Amino acid sequence: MTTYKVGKVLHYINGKFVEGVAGKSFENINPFNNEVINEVAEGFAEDIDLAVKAAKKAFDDVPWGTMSVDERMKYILRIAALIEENAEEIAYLESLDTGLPISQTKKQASRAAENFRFYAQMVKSRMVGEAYKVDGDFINYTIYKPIGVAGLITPWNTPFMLETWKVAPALATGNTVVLKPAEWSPLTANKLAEIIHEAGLPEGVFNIVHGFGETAGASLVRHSDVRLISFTGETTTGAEIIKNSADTLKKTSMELGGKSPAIIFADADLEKALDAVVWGVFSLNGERCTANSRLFLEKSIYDSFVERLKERVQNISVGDPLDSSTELGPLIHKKHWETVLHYIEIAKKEGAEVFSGNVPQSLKNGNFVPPTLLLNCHNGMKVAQEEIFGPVMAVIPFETEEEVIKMANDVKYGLAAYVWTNNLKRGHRIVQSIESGMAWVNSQNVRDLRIPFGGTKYSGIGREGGHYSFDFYTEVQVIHVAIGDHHIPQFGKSKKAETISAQQ
Ligand SMILES: NC(=O)C1=CN([C@@H]2O[C@H](COP(=O)(O)OP(=O)(O)OC[C@H]3O[C@@H](n4cnc5c(N)ncnc54)[C@H](O)[C@@H]3O)[C@@H](O)[C@H]2O)C=CC1
Ligand SMILES: O=C(O)/C=C/C=C(\O)C(=O)O
Repeated sequence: MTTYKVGKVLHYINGKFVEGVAGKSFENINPFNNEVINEVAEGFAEDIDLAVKAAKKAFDDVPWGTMSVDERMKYILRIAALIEENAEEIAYLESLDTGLPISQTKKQASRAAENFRFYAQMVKSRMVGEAYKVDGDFINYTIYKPIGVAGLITPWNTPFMLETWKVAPALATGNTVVLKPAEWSPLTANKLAEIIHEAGLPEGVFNIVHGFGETAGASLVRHSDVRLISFTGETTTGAEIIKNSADTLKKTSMELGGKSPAIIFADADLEKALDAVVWGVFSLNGERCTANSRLFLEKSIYDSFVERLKERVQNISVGDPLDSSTELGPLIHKKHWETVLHYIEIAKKEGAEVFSGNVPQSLKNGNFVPPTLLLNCHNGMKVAQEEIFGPVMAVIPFETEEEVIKMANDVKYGLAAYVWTNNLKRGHRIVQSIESGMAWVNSQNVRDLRIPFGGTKYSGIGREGGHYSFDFYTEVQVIHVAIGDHHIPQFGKSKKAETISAQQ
């Protein structure tokens, strides 16, 4: 395999790669062996202020938001092409940085290019408004305008794809951007800055400040010249961001955590259901917001299905994320690894039967958690209620449709849901009763970028994707134009007014 050189990661501000004002940096750790990969410039309020100033100046002075859509889309499509050209390197850096298996990061790199292509097309077809003619007197129409400086804050779990999922629509609609990527996964964000630099975007249109959430992230949220925040991450962080953005009345979009149910009925295509739920919780190392981390099995198939699950779990190939045959790599960071292992201990104390796959002894220096089933759980257990965000699935038997709907909804999250049954009426009935932003019938999480993505309850506020992102990243302006001889109220022309003026 080709390896790529990794140097110090710097901020990208006003078209230049720069050190932080305070001159501080932090270490970026390889989850495979816990060795230092490189140093990363650490940003604080002063660096955020420089980046926001650059973005504001670019928004005000550079024809980015006002250039013709065709011309702006040339840049967006150039970024997509450069992502495709650099896909190998992006996948390598992402796997090195996050521990995600390279076969999966390659797919994430393609999806990132698709994000730019999709929004180039979306903006071209959506940069239109409504128009109404009112009784021959008026034409009232709407136009969509970029909002200004967009603050984008992203997590570490599939960083490059999720960054581009925000950067592409923000830039395509004509905003300028300050991105604060997750501190545990800075490498591909830096590669995105290199690509955007090479694509020749005007200085200040796109900026990155690296650093921690409580400092760099919070300063971006509080900055008065940032007009919107799009955030993906933990529910508690989302709540904090909403509070901190209130004083400056920012528009916010929140893509948060999940504890999504997969429900399998005895009449389903069990072979496909098995493939889907194993993939759904163990791909992306289980660090997937839409993971089916709660599996509800109809009682009559519980034992036989669990046997099949155990077989699969034992066969999952755990290994070096840079090896193309690896299916499950190490978790992002030692701290997160400890959290996930702690949940497995809690499951034991709560009375679940813990069944785990294998991690080769040679991998002992990495943050490996074996693929794990928590069997015979009930929905009230902590491990069935809280987001573990690792390769761990709670398995729960059910007897009736009513019972399983109640359990599926008895959780604070509402991101995704998956239902498996060959009775389509029942499939529709159940997914429509489930409190989730997204639901799939007889399928794993297959995406359609035209469709809204996001959650309800503690899983988020708002939707991204399709025209939902277009609406979020734009401001609609209504323009009323008089075209006829309409009546205007005659203020100050009353009799009393005439008398007073005569007396004077
Ligand atoms: N619904 C969705 O679309 C998705 C949700 N997620 C969720 O993300 C979480 C995992 O990601 P993490 O990186 O651990 O989330 P996190 O909330 O810890 O961090 C996300 C980002 O927020 C920043 N941040 C932290 N505190 C901040 C503050 N006070 N002000 C501003 N920024 C702050 C961090 O530096 C990072 O860049 C999981 O809960 C997962 O479910 C992940 C992917 C998709
Ligand atoms: O498909 C998307 O737009 C987002 C997907 C995100 C995940 O599945 C994740 O990060 O867990």
